[in-house]
Amino acid sequence: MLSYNIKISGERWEEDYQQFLNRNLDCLRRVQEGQAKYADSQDWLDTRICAGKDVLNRILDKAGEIRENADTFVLIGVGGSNNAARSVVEAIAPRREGVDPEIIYAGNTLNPTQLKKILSKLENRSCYIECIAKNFETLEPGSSFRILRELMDKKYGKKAHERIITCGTVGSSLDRLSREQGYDFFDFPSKVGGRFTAMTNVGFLPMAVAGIDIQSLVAGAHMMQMLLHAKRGKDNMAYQYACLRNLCYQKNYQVEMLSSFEPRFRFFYKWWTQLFAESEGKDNRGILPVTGEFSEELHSIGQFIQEGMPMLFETFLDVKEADDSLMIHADGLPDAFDYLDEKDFADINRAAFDATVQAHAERLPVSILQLDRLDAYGFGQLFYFFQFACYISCEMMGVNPFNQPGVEAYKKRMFQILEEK
Ligand SMILES: O=P(O)(O)OC[C@H]1O[C@](O)(CO)[C@@H](O)[C@@H]1O
Repeated sequence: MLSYNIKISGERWEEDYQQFLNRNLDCLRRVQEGQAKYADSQDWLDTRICAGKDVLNRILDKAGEIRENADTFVLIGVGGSNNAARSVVEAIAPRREGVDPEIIYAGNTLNPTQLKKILSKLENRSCYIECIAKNFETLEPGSSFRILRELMDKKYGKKAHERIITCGTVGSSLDRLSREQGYDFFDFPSKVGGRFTAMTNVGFLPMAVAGIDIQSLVAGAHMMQMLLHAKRGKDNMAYQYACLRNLCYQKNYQVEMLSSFEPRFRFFYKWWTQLFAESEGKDNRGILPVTGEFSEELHSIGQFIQEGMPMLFETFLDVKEADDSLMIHADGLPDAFDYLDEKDFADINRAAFDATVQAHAERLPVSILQLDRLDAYGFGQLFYFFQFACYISCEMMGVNPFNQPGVEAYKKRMFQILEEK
């Protein structure tokens, strides 16, 4: 099971942290109970609402059809509409040749070179596409869906609609378009905002098509839900994480770095960044989320962490069980790396992790979130843990976790520019 450990040194820190834990239990209670003022955004709190048997069965049926008929699946979506699925698929999809379809991502860029690459890749592929967009007003998925519909029409003619799937809010223009064109439509839960949709129809289909065990993912999330709702005191680990973040923030550490020695978390980082940036970054408040892909970035950002402006605190994402092994054999040559003879990369990576935690903890507040294994069950736990902790953290900070009014500023100007042209 996921565990959480804090490494803060000095009596003052320890005392302040304990006081913080004692003082903010009200925030935990409000999140556990759910709040009437956020009634239209909280359905994700109970995995049984959006990830029940009926939801999963329909997804598994559709994924079975796609896996049988296609070698490629295009996920058209941006932000909350693709981050969760992408983070799991890119980390743990089995990718068996001739068995698991490849997942390709569109709808997350306006760059013509990138989009042309996707179109040319699809030329000789047998594909299905899915457009996921809450209200179907976002430019990136809207524009990508147009060019991909055109491609599907060219490839499959009158049968194109059989290979086009959509996921949007019931009653949205995407729903209407789908009914008119005969696309298979999945509902984007109306009471869940994009970045909280990992455990819903939004995340499930691409994951299941890629061969991810979505039932295990939901089981992991559900276990975490049970745990975080049952623990009503200072031993609740999502509460501990939220308290440490806000204590650091009060002490002027305004940047949180999520770091790991597991490069397969690369796209999970994008999911985590969106969750915290859009939830907390408002009303001139918020902790800036940044990420560290170690050991590589110890050779860049590592210098700043150790000796730069003390503005960062760090959360390590660790995986207990290494799922691979690679030995370095002695070759007798004088390369001055004899100390690596007959060592396993898994152990070397672990040594680098231990050394980095020690070195960084001497200078900044550090905590470690540890998963047993990198699998679907683990990802389910992580999604629920961070969503729940983010909600508590926003309560402590006094901001609304479920809106993102700032994102509209560039959108309005962009629509104006595009309409004028
Ligand atoms: O699913 P939609 O409506 O296309 O939204 C995509 C993303 O765009 C945003 O509204 C802002 O970038 C995110 O909050 C959201 O996840």
